[in-house]
Amino acid sequence: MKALIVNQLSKEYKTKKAVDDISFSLETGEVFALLGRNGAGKSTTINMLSGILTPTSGTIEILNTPYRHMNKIKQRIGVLPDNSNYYNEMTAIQHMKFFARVKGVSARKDSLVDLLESVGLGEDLGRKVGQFSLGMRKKLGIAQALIGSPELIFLDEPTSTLDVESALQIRQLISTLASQGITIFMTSHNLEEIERICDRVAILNHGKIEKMGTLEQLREAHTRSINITIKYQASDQSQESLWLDRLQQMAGAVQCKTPYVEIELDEEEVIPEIVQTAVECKIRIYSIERERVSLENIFLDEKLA
Ligand SMILES: Nc1ncnc2c1ncn2[C@@H]1O[C@H](COP(=O)(O)OP(=O)(O)OP(=O)(O)O)[C@@H](O)[C@H]1O
Repeated sequence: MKALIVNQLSKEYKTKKAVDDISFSLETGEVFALLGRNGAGKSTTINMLSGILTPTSGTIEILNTPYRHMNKIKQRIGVLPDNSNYYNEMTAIQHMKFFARVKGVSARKDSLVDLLESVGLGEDLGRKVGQFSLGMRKKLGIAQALIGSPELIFLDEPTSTLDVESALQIRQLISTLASQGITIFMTSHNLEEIERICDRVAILNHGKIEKMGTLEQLREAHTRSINITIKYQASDQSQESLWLDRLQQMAGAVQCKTPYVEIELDEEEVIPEIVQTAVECKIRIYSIERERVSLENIFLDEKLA
């Protein structure tokens, strides 16, 4: 079942088309990340989806409900608020109670305490939000987004400003939520984080979706050749030369850096043949490693420059 369907969505500010005709959908329980350079249109998109900004054109359907009836489903979605939307005089727990009321959900105090504990604020329940660091505010915002057990959660940069340990805790929390069938739509600049926790990614560039798919799909589309590195040992030099000659005939490029040989191939079907020739030339193979295209490689693709 689709948790979110976006069709031809655009947002024009006075002088700027920030989001330009984007379409995509999210399956229930999916963790989907939008990434892009500064100013690509990520926050504008997430703000339209979460009801903070009105689109200029296009349609949004959330949890089978058209955007214009968003009020009916506001209790079923969670939104990480902008850093400025906090009441400094309230304590963390008062803040949670207040937003539970605003959202119209009846949340027991212990469930709100559990949420604050789940984001690592268990020891700060009674502290005023005004005394919170940026990272603590972010955690409070994530706890706030989780009030009322929402089915779909929008998280704009959930781990920016968090220390390494806290970021890890939030990533684990996101993965746990997804395993419970909760759908997550997030933005992030942290490519490693996206690789670790997201099922699908869309790359936004000047308001348009440039690429979209699972990491595997993006890697496949990006890969033009297959690069492998073999660690080997030859029984003698003449056998080694013979084997390297045979590799030259099979591969696009071969670079020998004994005890490693780097080989560029057009198709992976050649790999078993390489192993076969190694056996024939009495070459002992210790490892074969295939270069993995990172999301960073894909993101920095020259087409996006
Ligand atoms: N209220 C506004 N009025 C006019 N232009 C705006 C407004 N808000 C954003 N923009 C412009 O729209 C474009 C997209 O901005 P947006 O904040 O969505 O980008 P972003 O991808 O979230 O960037 P970042 O990674 O820096 O947070 C930018 O060029 C920005 O200057």
